Amino acid sequence: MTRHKEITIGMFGFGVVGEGLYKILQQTPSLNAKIKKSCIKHPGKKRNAPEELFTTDKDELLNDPEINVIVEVIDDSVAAFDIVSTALKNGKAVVSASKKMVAEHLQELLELQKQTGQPFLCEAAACASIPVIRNLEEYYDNDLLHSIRAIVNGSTNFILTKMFDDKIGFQDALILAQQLGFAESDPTLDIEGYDAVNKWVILLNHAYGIVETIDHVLFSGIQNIQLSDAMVAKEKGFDIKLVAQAKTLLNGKVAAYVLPEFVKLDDQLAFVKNEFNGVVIESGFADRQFFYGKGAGSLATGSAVMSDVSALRYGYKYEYKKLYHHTPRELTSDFYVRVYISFDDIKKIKKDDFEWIEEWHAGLERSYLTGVIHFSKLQKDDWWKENGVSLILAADGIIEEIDSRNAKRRSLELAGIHL
Ligand SMILES: NC(=O)C1=CN([C@@H]2O[C@H](COP(=O)(O)OP(=O)(O)OC[C@H]3O[C@@H](n4cnc5c(N)ncnc54)[C@H](OP(=O)(O)O)[C@@H]3O)[C@@H](O)[C@H]2O)C=CC1
Ligand SMILES: N[C@@H](CC=O)C(=O)O
Repeated sequence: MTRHKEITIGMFGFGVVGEGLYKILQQTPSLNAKIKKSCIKHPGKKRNAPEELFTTDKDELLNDPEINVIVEVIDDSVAAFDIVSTALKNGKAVVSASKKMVAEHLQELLELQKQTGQPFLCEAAACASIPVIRNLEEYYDNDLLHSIRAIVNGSTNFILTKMFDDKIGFQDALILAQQLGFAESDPTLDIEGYDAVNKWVILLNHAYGIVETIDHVLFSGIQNIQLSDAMVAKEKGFDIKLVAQAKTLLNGKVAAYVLPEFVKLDDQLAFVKNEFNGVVIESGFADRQFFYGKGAGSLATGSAVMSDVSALRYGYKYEYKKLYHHTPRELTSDFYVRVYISFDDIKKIKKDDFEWIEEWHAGLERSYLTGVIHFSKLQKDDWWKENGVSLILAADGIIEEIDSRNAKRRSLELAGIHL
């Protein structure tokens, strides 16, 4: 697109995000962008916009030569990829908020952008209002990125805040998150960590040039966290957050996962409450930077979509510098993690997986232990995801190397128990 080109938008979806963008564009006439048509799924729904704006015929948008930008903000990743790929092939620039679609089709989207030369922007797909993708693309364009730690899912952060700070039950907190437009149409995507790992796959690409599917990034959600875990956290001076992490190890490979984590109270991420997201980036010379903002919601997400639309006026597109102009990083599972595990039944715990146990607490209803485990064992086995078992990563949980000869001996000495 040429500089300051007038923008005519065909928008797919008029839900939480679509309506947010519609309202924002009404209040920003200087952008010189108008929505010509919006394609929706259910024509009978009452909407806060004139009826003539809407259609259910996708081709009315995709084949309209006047429409030069397709905004895709629907909640169906299969239909979304069909829309986005057709739009790019039809010579239209695309802005999308659909992280599930992007994570499921990352490789194909990269190829489509190469083939068509059209821009595909998706800032809203990761951390909504926080401009993290463009910062990773533009600012950290060298090999000095040490780590990114982030809270990337607003709904789970909202639920944890409501449960542990405001003493509201899990189900009530989830209903609130749904009513406020934070949760996915299928909220298990939020609760079980799928939404967070979809976003992490996108950010790993922009941060490190890694092109992976969620099958290769270990993750879990907050579904198994117990009130008793929060009490242990409090006693020890921690908060519990669902944290996505990527860290460059000494061998140059990247350790990446999404797991609940004990976060120190003076950690920037402990400050992130409710539907807010936060990203802590550590890089050479710049040291530590913290990005903070709303990670979900109508106007917050709409504002990121608007920013992408606005960037198109200046011909902006992602260069994928880490992938195409540097040597992309590789993921590794060859490191150890220190974990806390609480459980209702000792039989669910695979004792042989641990290098050593550091702490053990037996309770009437639940017990817990902390110990060190090789990361690949968490990838291979699912016992720690079972109902009744809650795994939470320790603060600073990554351990690059251990002296394995001593580990097993220490295990016996320190545990003082027979699992
Ligand atoms: N909500 C949030 O805070 C954020 C959401 N996102 C992402 O943005 C996208 C939209 O989310 P959100 O607005 O919350 O979802 P909603 O459920 O509020 O809205 C979804 C919209 O998609 C429309 N739709 C579904 N399938 C089709 C289709 N095949 N063709 C045309 N329209 C279709 C629906 O139509 P109809 O109205 O007729 O039912 C509806 O308008 C999702 O991918 C979500 O993950 C990203 C960041 C934040
Ligand atoms: N369901 C998502 C919405 C934004 O991406 C979340 O809760 O973060």
